[in-house]
Amino acid sequence: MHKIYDLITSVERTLGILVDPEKMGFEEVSAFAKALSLNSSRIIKKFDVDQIVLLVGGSTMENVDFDKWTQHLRGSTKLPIILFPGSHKQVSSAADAILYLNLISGRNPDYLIGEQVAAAYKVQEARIEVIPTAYLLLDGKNESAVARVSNTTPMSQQDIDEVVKTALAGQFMGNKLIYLEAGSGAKQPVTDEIVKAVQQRVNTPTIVGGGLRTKQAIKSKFDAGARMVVVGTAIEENLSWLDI
Ligand SMILES: CC(C)=CCC/C(C)=C/CC/C(C)=C/CC/C(C)=C/COP(=O)(O)OP(=O)(O)O
Ligand SMILES: O=P(O)(O)OC[C@@H](O)CO
Ligand SMILES: [Mg+2]
Repeated sequence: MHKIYDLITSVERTLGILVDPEKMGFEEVSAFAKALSLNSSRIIKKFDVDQIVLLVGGSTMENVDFDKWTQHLRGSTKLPIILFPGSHKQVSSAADAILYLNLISGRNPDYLIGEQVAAAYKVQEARIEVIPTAYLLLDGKNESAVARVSNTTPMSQQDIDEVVKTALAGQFMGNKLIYLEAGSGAKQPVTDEIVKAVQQRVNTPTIVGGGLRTKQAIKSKFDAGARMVVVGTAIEENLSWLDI
């Protein structure tokens, strides 16, 4: 079962729209997803991408029935839904796939193997596609929720070799995607230089996210070689950012 992975790798530019159940109520997400579906060709044109997908997740997930929320989203759109879990609790059979994240920029065993073990049965029983993903948290120049929750130190964006070596190790360990993350709301997104340097050595498709707020910023990550670019905060703050 590689449907979603094939979908991502079959085109050059996928825009990932991150929706966080903690930040959108049932009503809101339903209206948002319907508007997205209706306007998807316009969004694709506007951002000059080949397709859009939805990512669902958050660093924290308090007071939300994650499964119910994801089912609700499923009922409102036919767009692909990919889980982007902050913990083993963020699993739902209503999604199409899950990024099975390994936080390899950090040295916290809970996020290298603990969460993955805790989620294993649940993911298998959900019968969704599993996409092993190396997750690298880079310094976005403000303390990110991921750094706080995972209790790990982001990698410096100055030490390009260390980032490239880590991404390459992620590939050799069998990961099918590399996610370069500057953190939600980053002041300094992942630089084009890092994306290019990773691209030169690593032939695993790369996702880039964190702090991207303009069409131009998104384009520059694709031009640097990203296969998917993820936007969350810009849309959360202003739902009309997408022009829908
Ligand atoms: C394999 C499974 C089921 C879980 C893996 C769990 C791991 C290793 C997670 C990596 C570390 C982590 C906490 C990632 C969070 C990823 C995520 C959903 C980010 C989006 O949330 P943000 O937008 O950064 O934060 P806020 O929710 O605070 O806005
Ligand atoms: O919220 P933003 O800054 O768009 O970041 C998206 C995502 O990469 C965070 O995990
Ligand atoms: Mg966020």
